[in-house]
Amino acid sequence: MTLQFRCSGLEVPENVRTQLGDDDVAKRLVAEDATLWGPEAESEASVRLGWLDLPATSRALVSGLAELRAELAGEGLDRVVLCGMGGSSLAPEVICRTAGVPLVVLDTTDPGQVAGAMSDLDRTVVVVSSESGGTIETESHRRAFVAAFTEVGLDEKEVGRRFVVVTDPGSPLADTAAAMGARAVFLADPNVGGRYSALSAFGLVPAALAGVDVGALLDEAADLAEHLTEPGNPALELGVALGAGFRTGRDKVALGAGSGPRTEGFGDWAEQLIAESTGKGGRGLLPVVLESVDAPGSTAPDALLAVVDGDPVAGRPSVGVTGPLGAQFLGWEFATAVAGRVLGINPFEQPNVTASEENTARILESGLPDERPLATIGAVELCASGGVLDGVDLSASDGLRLALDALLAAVPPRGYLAVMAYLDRVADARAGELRAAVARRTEHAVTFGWGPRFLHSTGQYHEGGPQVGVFLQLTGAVPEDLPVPDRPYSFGVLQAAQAAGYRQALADRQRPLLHLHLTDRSAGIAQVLDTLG
Ligand SMILES: O=P(O)(O)OC[C@H]1O[C@](O)(CO)[C@@H](O)[C@@H]1O
Repeated sequence: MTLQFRCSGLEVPENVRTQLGDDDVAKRLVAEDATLWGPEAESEASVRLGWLDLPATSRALVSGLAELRAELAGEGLDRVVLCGMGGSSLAPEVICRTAGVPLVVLDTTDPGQVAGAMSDLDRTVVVVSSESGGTIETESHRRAFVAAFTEVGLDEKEVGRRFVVVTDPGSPLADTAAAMGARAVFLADPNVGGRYSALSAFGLVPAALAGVDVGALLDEAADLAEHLTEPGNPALELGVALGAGFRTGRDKVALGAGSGPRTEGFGDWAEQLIAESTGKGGRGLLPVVLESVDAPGSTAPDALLAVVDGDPVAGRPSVGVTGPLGAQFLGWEFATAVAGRVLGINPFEQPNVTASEENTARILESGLPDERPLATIGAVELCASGGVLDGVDLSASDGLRLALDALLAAVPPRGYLAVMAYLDRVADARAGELRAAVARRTEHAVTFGWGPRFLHSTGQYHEGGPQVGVFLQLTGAVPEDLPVPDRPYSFGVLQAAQAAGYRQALADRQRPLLHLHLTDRSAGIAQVLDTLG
C-alpha cells in the first residue's frame, strides 16, 4: 500500500472505536453514506462526498491538460500564476513545490506581493480558481491582471487568451470567463468542497499547466483508494488517532515534516483541511504547522505530534504518515472526515467564515476605522482590545516587551496564540520566524498565518472553535499601493479593511488582541523578533 501509518504512545479509548462502528465507518464512507455525521449534517454531506471518486473521475482531465500545456508552451507562455484562496490554491502549491516545478501563487491582497506577481507578462498565463466565483481576493487579482495585460498592449481577445478559469458550474466566474473569452474553462465537480478538492480540477489544472505529471498523482491516490474499506487501513487509523487525540485532551495537531521528504509544504494544506473541517460548534482540532519535528510546540501536553513523511517520535504521543503526495491528500481527507464523526461535527460546512468578510464589506463601504495607537515604539504602533494592555506601562523603555508579555499571559489553560501577519509573504518572509520566537516563550500552542490567507484556513477554527485563542495581528505600511480596477478601493485598502474586519470579529467575541502596525516593515519585524529574544 502506498500510504503507511504508524502511531506511538497514543491510547485509543474504546468508545472511539465503538463510535466508528468498529471500523464500519470506513465502508460507509467509501459508499458515500451521508448519514455518518448525524441528521443535521446529512443534506450538506450528501453533496460533498464527491472527493472520494476523484482518483478515478479526474483521470479524464489528464490528456487535455497535457495538450493545453503544449499549446501554451508553443506560444511561449511558460510562466503560470495561480490566483485563488484556500482550497483553490493550497493543494497546487504543495503539488508544485513537491515536484520542484515553479508556480506563482497569489493568495494575498498585499499590494507589494500582488505587484511582484505581475512580472514577465510576455510569458505569463493566469489561472483564476474559485469554486464560488465570488471570492473578493481572487476577483481582485483577475481584474488587476486584465488591466496589466491591457497596459502592455494586448487587445481584448489576446487578454482573454491569457486566462484559464477553474470554477463550479453556474458560478459568476463561469459567466465572466465566457464574457472575457478565457482560453479554457474547467467546470469542477460541484459535489466537492474547497478543502477536499486537491485531486479535482482545482488541484490538477494549475499543477499540470506548470509542468507536473498529475496522472502519477492520481495513480498514487487510486492505489490507496482500493484499500479504504479495509479495517486498519492507514487513512482510517489516522482518523482514529486524530479522534483519539481529541478525546484524550490532545486537541492540537502539531504538524512537522519528517526526514522523508516526499512532500513540500504539506502542513499548510493539511492546516486548512483540519481547521476548517473541525473547528466549529465550540470544538475542533487546531493544526499547528511546525518548522520541524522538534520545533517549539512539538512537545506541548495538549498536542498530538503528526509527522508527515516520517516515523512517530518514540516516547511521545505521535503519528507518522509516509507515502507519496496523491495518497497523502486522499488519506488525510479520509482521516479528517472520520475524525469529524468522533468530534460530532459536520466536516463539510464552514459556518463562521462570513463574520469577518461581512465586516470587511462594511468597512469598504464606510471607510477604514480611525484607530489611534496607544503608543509608538520604534517602528511599531501598538493597539489592543479585549483588555490585553490594561495596566501595562507602554511608556516604559521596554514597553513592547511588556505588551507581548501581557498578551502571552492572557492565553488561558489549553488555549493558543495565533500570529496573523497581513504582510507580503515573499518580501516580508522573515515575519514567518515569529511563530517559533513566540512559541519559545510559552507552553501554549502558537500558530502563524499570513493574512488574508489564513481567513480561508484557520479562520473558521478561530471563530467557530473553542474560544480560547489570543491573537497577535501584524499589519504594515504600504509604500506603494495598487488599484483594484473598476473598484472604489485599492489592494492596500482592501488588505487594511480585511485586517480591521478581523479585529472587529475578534472584539465582538471579546478575544484578547494585540495589534502591531509596522511603520517600516523590515525594521518592525526585526524589532519584534529582537524583543521576543
Ligand atoms: O474557491 P472559493 O469559492 O474562492 O473559496 C476559497 C476558500 O474560501 C472558503 O470558502 C472559505 O474560507 C474556503 O472553504 C475555500 O477554500
